[in-house]
Amino acid sequence: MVSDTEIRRDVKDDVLPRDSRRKAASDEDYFLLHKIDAVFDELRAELKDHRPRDPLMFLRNHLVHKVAQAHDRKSRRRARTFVPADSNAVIGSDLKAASSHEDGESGRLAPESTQSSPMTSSSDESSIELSDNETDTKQTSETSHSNLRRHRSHRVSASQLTLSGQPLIGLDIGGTLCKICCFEPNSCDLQATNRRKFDFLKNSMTYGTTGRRDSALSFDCADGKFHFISFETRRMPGAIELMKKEGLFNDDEVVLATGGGAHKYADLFAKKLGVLLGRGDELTCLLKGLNFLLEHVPDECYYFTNPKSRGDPRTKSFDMQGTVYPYFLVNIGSGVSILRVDNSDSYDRVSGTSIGGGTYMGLCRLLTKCENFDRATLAAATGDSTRVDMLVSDIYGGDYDSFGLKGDVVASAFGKIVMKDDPWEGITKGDISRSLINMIGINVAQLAYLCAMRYEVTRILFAGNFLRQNPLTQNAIAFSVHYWSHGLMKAFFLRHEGYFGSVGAYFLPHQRQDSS
Ligand SMILES: Nc1ncnc2c1ncn2[C@@H]1O[C@H](COP(=O)(O)OP(=O)(O)OP(=O)(O)O)[C@@H](O)[C@H]1O
Ligand SMILES: CC(C)(CO)[C@@H](O)C(=O)NCCC(=O)O
Repeated sequence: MVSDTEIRRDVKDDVLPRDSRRKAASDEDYFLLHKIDAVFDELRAELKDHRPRDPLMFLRNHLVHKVAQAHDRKSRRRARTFVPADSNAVIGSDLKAASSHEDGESGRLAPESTQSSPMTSSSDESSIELSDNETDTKQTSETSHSNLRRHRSHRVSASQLTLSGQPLIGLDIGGTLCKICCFEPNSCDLQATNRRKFDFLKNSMTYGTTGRRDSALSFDCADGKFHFISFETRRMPGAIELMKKEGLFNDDEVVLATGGGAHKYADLFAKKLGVLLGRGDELTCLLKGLNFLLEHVPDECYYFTNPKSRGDPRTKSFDMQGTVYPYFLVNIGSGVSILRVDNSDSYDRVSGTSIGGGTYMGLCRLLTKCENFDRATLAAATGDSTRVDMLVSDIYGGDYDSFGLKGDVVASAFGKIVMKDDPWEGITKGDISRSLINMIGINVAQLAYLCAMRYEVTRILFAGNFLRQNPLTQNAIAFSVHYWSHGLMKAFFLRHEGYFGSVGAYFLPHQRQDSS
């Protein structure tokens, strides 16, 4: 067991920069040391209660949490700004000129204008403490999203969501899915092509082979409504043909787009549809869209109330409106991007992994023959991953006590298959799909946890369509973050899962862009 003196020395060594340790004379240093002593007493009590396997890691986690709280308290005082929505904003050829503001090297953004705007959140700071922000909606992750219809219309007006009175659409063309966001004003003389767009979108719930409208995610905003649609990116040539046939765009119309496909398909849009893509960086759009939805949809963000239990689906809303920076945003699309977000305009892509939603779908298609995501996740709901995963108990015959590994911990994902003469015997496609969900979800969560430790962040938001209506994955991620951080970090989830980039694209005329 580590002694009190050792722990005290370790804590100070970890937290105090070398220079300040040498001088250790200023009031600030004294204050810091004093606080550390208080934390130390608290930790000693915690150590006594919990007797963690790894006391030093436990201490470090606790300190990271404390530092993040202190940081939050400080940043709460700063006013939050959102990009000014200017109804006369530039579009088309002016997009390029506007791009020069971006600091391409760091991935950070130049500061926005600090001019106050209707989208600037007012003085309603909410507390950094979870209990002050949370709203018990008595929802489970399976329950309906009807409360999305509650709105904060006072923050933005319909004229600020349109350009010269006309609504726009925002596209996020990803490696697997193309997401569309559009705003429909309640009263507006729509131009003919815009009228056709909205008639086309609203008259159906499905489009072509894979397109669908996520009507449960629509929400009222100002004097209108946001709608969300997605289809498989591989259908893009067919989708462009359909848009042409329906006459949804004028010649030379500029469509706002982000994601890799905004680059890849630019020529096809131009040649087949006569449409110019006004492009924005995908991660910047992701963050802009997230900011907007957090500000305008009260129950956008939620967490699992009992992450210790893998099977407990109960969730609670969390009001992210208050300043809770810094946080991590982990976007699980085809691949995974991990961002550290320092404020509404400043972020860094600190890591990523190629093992993401695309890996899940690809392996599912190969191993289960499930052709689409919904079938694969539905099958997973009835699957039993322990029929394919090798557990600690499969190796030890019980727990591995020395290091606290319980028998039901997965020792090797898919490892049980190796133990069988006939790998396919007694397993269902649901078992495979469930194991893949766990394997990928838990792996991403573990990477996010490690990065969060490295960058001293305790709140991790998960987005992207891998989580789409997928409580199994969310549950696995929430459990994993809780497990690895010994309960000191929290996983948050978002109702509009994979649509943030398209919302950010919608607002491109009000922001800077990287090209036209
Ligand atoms: N209807 C669907 N069809 C295909 N995949 C789906 C579907 N719904 C959810 N998914 C999951 O969502 C993932 C794609 O997520 P998302 O749309 O956020 O990423 P993307 O933008 O296509 O990818 P990237 O950002 O890496 O370019 C898929 O890999 C799959 O795991
Ligand atoms: C390439 C992107 C950013 C495209 O959205 C995404 O698929 C991703 O973050 N992939 C992981 C790449 C990496 O290994 O960092």
